[in-house]
Amino acid sequence: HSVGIIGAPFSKGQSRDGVQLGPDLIRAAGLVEKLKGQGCTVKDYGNLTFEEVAKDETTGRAKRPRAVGQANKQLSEAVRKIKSEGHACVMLGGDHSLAIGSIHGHAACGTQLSVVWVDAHADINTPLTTPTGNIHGQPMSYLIHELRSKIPVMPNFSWLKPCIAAEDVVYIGLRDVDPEEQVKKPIHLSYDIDALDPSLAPATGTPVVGGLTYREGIYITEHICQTGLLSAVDMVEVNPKRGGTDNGVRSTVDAAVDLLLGCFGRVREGSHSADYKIP
Ligand SMILES: N[C@@H](CCCCC(O)O)C(=O)O
Ligand SMILES: [Mn+2]
Ligand SMILES: [Mn+2]
Ligand SMILES: [Mn+2]
Repeated sequence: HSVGIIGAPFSKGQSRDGVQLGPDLIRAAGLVEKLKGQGCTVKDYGNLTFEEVAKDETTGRAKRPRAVGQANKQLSEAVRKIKSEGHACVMLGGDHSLAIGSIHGHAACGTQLSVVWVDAHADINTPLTTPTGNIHGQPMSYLIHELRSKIPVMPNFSWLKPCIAAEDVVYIGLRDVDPEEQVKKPIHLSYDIDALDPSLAPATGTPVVGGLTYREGIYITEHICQTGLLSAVDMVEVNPKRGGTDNGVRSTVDAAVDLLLGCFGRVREGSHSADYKIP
């Protein structure tokens, strides 16, 4: 696997401070070294920097639209570049509104994508239906053709055109991905850490009980890796200010790293080199 990493330290798709710290936490836990350790080549493109946006009043019910639109325009360009340079793209969030730019930039490569959305939430509210106004609960509504007429004109969103067909999205109920769901399109995996149970991944903005066990979370990444179709993955919503204790943060960040390693070939029996000789 050849992997390109882009960090998106962005939090304005929701209201809890801290999620912008996710990218560097995940790097500090050894993502690059561990990917290399399992045979990947890795290019780290660093973190995007996002300008502060003054006066960003709500549009419809969507909060902070200018900041979210601008950040995702930058992210889309960065992801498109990483894909054009031949890597599988790893986008480290930041909140889940970043899937807008990540998937848009991935789709700009020309191939029609399938999206595997692993999440405790559907993230498909529109700016007019959202109960909270937080755009991290809306990304899918901007991306699929079928909801185009439901999206009002939003400041800093004019660059965005829907790029996914609804039938190419699968929301995993986190148990298994059926064979017929293995559509022959490059896969964009959008992984929200809050899909995992809060007992394992408490450091996130919108925890919900009854989430995935570690094994279930990893199983999905192993299964998708085996398809050979994984072309880009988002790992979002790690928020160290929400984990309560230090080891809650540690557990969350380590799970995020392990999930990404599972996407790129780590197997449970250990990634030992095939030519190992018993001394
Ligand atoms: N459905 C809620 C909660 C969304 C949580 C977003 C997360 O999954 O990225 C909302 O729309 O605000
Ligand atoms: Mn989400
Ligand atoms: Mn979620
Ligand atoms: Mn979330």
